[in-house]
Amino acid sequence: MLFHVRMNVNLPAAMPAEEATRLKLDEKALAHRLQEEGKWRHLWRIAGQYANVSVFDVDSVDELHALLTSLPLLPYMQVEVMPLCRHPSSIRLDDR
Ligand SMILES: O=C(O)C[C@H]1C=CC(=O)O1
Repeated sequence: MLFHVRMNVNLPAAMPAEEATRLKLDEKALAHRLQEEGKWRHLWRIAGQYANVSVFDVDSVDELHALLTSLPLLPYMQVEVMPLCRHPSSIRLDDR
């Protein structure tokens, strides 16, 4: 199952720099692992914003929820999820 996910990140201005750095490094390590596993299929920066557009490829809504709630930056992100299904005009046969 594919899901489009937008994440807007808002770190508090008062957060100590070391804490912000640690959270970002932890988030990056998990994002790398999930991409290597094929779960986090696309990860794009939205130009000019501390936000991303992602596509997750998971087996269930419960799995997506588990992945998103495991993200270290989640307490500082607004997350929007859109379920995706195949477009009848798509020529990409490998998408589902
Ligand atoms: O920077 C972001 O967009 C937030 C988050 C998503 C992946 C990652 O490494 O950090």
